[in-house]
Formats: sequence, C-alpha cells, structure tokens
Amino acid sequence: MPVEHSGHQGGPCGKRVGEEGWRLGWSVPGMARREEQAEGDNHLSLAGNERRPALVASLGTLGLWLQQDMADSAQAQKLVYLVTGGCGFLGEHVVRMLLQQEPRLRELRIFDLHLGPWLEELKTGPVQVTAIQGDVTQAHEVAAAVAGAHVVIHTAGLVDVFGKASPETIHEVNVQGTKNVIEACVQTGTQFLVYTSSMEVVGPNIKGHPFYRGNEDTPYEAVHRHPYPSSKARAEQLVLEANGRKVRGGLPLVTCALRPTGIYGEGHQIMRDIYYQGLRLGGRLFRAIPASVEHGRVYVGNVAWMHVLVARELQQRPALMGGQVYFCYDKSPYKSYEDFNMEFLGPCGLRLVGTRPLLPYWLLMLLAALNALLQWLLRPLLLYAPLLNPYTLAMANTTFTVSTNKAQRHFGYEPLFSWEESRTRTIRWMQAMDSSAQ
Ligand SMILES: NC(=O)C1=CN([C@@H]2O[C@H](COP(=O)(O)OP(=O)(O)OC[C@H]3O[C@@H](n4cnc5c(N)ncnc54)[C@H](O)[C@@H]3O)[C@@H](O)[C@H]2O)C=CC1
Ligand SMILES: CC(C)CCC[C@@H](C)[C@H]1CC[C@H]2[C@@H]3[C@H](O)CC4=CC(=O)CC[C@]4(C)[C@H]3CC[C@]12C
Repeated sequence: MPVEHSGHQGGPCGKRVGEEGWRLGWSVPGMARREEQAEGDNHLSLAGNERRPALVASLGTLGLWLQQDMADSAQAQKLVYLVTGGCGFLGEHVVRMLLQQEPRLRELRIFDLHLGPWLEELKTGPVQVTAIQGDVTQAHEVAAAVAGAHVVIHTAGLVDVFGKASPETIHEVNVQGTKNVIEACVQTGTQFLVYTSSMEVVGPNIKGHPFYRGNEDTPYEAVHRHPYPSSKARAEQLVLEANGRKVRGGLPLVTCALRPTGIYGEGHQIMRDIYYQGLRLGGRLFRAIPASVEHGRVYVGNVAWMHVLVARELQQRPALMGGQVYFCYDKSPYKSYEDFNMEFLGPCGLRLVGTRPLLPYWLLMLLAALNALLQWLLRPLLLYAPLLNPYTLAMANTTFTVSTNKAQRHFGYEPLFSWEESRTRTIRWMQAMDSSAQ
C-alpha cells in the first residue's frame, strides 16, 4: 500500500485527550529528575548529618564537611559531552536523558544540521547546554565542536530507505561524517566515542534470510546493496577499527557501537505517517505482511538510556567494552511490523483489516517495483517517496529479531521503561500530537 509522507488530518486520537505536548511532560519513571537531584545535593549536608551523627560534633566540623561536599560536587560535575544529531528523533531523547541521568555533566553540546527551538528550554538548567549548528560532513565544524569534549555520542545520520536522498549524499553523511568525528576525536584528544549504528548493519540481507532472536555472535550473512545499510555498516566498521588509536595526548581512543532495531516512541515520524495514512483510508489499514514475520522493535527511551549508560561505563571498563557492538533491546514484544504498530494505532482508533495479507506477495512486489519506477520517472519533476518500495517491503517481510543480554553482562543495562510504560508513552504522544494539530 503506497503511503505518502505528507498530509495531515485530525483523527479520533485527538478527541480523547487534551494534554500538553510530550516534550513538556518528558520524565523518567521511578527516578529523580536531574534538577531534583541537584536540589537534593544542596540539602545533602543536612540529610547526611542525620545519617552520620558523628560528623555533627561541632559547627566547625559541619563547615568543613560542607566545603568538602561542595568540592566533591564541583569535581563531580566536570564532564563535557557532545551529541551529534542531538535534534533528531533519537538524539533529542539522548540529550534529555543525559540531562536527567548523568550527574557528572558540566556541559552538553548539541550538534545538528537543524537546531530545534526546544533547545532553549534546556538552557535554564544547571548544565551548560551549547547548541551548535553544523554539518558532520564538514571536518572543521566537527573538530571545533569536539575540541574539549570528554565523550562524543555520534547519532547524526541520514536515515533514508525511501529514496529521498542520493546514495552519494547518504554515504557522505553516514560514512564521511563518521570519519570526521573519529578524526576530530583523535586530533583534539577526545577519548570516548559511542556510535549509533543499526540492526541494519547485520540485516535483513538481500537474500531475505531470517534472523530469529539472534544475538551479537549469531552467524549471519550480512550482504547489503542499499545505500543506507551499506553506509551504516561501513561507518560502524570505521568506528570499531578506531578503537585503540592514540588520541592527542597519547591516550587510547575507546569506541563502541550500539545497534538499535526499529526504534519507536515519541517523535517517530514513520508511525506518524502511517497513522495519517490510516485516517485517510477511513480509519483502516490493510494487512500486507503475514503476522508470523517478527520484526525487532525497541523503545526510544530505552535506546537513549543505553547510550547514556554505555557512554558512562565505557570510561570505567574500556578494556571490556572498547571495540564492542551491542544490540539495543528491551521488553517490547516480538510481533510483525504491522501488528506492533497496532499496539499504538489501535488505541487511536485505527483498525488493521485482515488476519492474512490482503494481497499476494508477488502483487506487493509488483506495486513496490512500480513505486520505484515512478520515483525514478518523476524525479526531475517532484520527489515521490512512498513507504512501499522493494527495499522496505523486504525489510518488513523478513524476520529480524534479537534476543541478547550482552549489554546487561558488559555494563549492567536494564531497560528503564517497561513495555507497558513504553506503550503508554507512545500512545499519549500520538494523542497529544493529534490534538495539538487540530
Ligand atoms: N529510527 C530508527 O529506527 C533507527 C535509527 N538508527 C540510527 O539512529 C540515528 C538517529 O536516527 P533517527 O533519530 O531515527 O533519525 P533522525 O533523522 O530523526 O535524526 C538524525 C539527526 O541527524 C541530523 N543530521 C543529518 N545529517 C546531518 C549532518 N550532515 N550534519 C549534522 N547533523 C545531521 C539530522 O538533522 C537529525 O536531527 C541514526 O544514526 C540512525 O542511523 C538506528 C537504528 C534504528
Ligand atoms: C506494508 C509496508 C511494506 C510496510 C512498510 C514498513 C517500512 C516502512 C518499515 C519496515 C521496517 C522498517 C525499518 C526497520 O525498522 C529497521 C530500520 C533501521 C534503521 O536503522 C532505520 C530505520 C529502519 C530502516 C526502518 C525504516 C522503516 C521500515 C523499512
């Protein structure tokens, strides 16, 4: 079913809720917000005194202890992080997660081609937030942003499986951009680099082999032809090969790569597109993929949390974690791409028609090929970029799921958000998005 990435109508979602946008309500479950932590720090001496009566022997001791406390906290808040692509879907969650969950942050630099207006609200907090408008393909811009950073989280990338950008541009951003980030770390002396890779560096491959609940060591023939996975695979390889290179000052560069499966959650553009497509079709979507095809999905908040944790622990366990890859996973259920989306679209009033695909696979392939042909023919006049093309069809129609605990073993990762919470947050976002658009 060709789905255009445009158009917008109000829908049943919006009629149910009248709440603030998800950006305003962003918080982490069961954890103190960073601001609250900072506030807590200010009162630490009193709370601490209750717990440690021996220290309250005299006012002098109390004063000394307070001084020590302040020195510790100044010492603790010393790190400079840089997030490339920090205004993207994932990048924004990483930025917000860092501000909430990384108490040692002194400065957070956000580097992106397009800066979001929401950055302004972050500038009033205790951490210095520096927004840098820049292009990862420009080595000098990257080097200037990286200089003085302790950790770089490189999420910037051109995510295009719809043929919007040329293969050259995808390569330039994803591969050359990553090279620039690595070289900037080496030249300026930044020691820790986390790269946002993708499950796509593994598969599904062009032969459509299933990857059923595999892990980082599962053998799989990773063969790519499409520019996006090829570029991600090359960039990941560059990042991993750079592990151990000497950076300015003589210390070794420590790198690792995170491979999310299909990310979902607040801000997910494709989910938004599919929702509006469903509305245009009278609240219905038509099943195209057999329910038995499993597609790996992971909640954006958990992917962000994994980035924060991996960046922190990379500094503690460089020998174990340097040069490693980790799939991003959580407790999201194994389902087909369409059935999974219905977890959110269903409560927004959409219905998936059919227990089996309504069209035979060969016909879908034909439609996908037609779309590709149309895209090529229309290119001089307009950009025709429907969701259905031969590549996306193959992606959706090939089982690819992960089952691993490597991140838990190596750096103690546990999902921060349960499946229920992830689902609720995503539904709330869709409802809020729709009501704010009406
Ligand atoms: N969305 C998904 O399901 C998955 C995404 N990933 C990876 O996660 C990362 C983030 O992806 P999303 O947040 O989904 O994409 P996104 O398109 O929302 O975010 C990418 C960000 O990078 C920025 N960017 C693009 N080109 C740039 C350039 N030349 N210089 C500076 N900034 C540039 C964009 O402005 C954008 O803010 C990407 O590296 C992607 O490959 C990996 C697995 C799954
Ligand atoms: C009925 C249609 C054929 C359904 C089309 C769905 C597709 C648009 C999506 C199916 C699988 C998605 C991709 C997958 O989740 C893995 C990804 C990893 C990334 O690193 C980037 C995004 C993506 C390629 C994702 C893109 C949309 C799908 C192809």
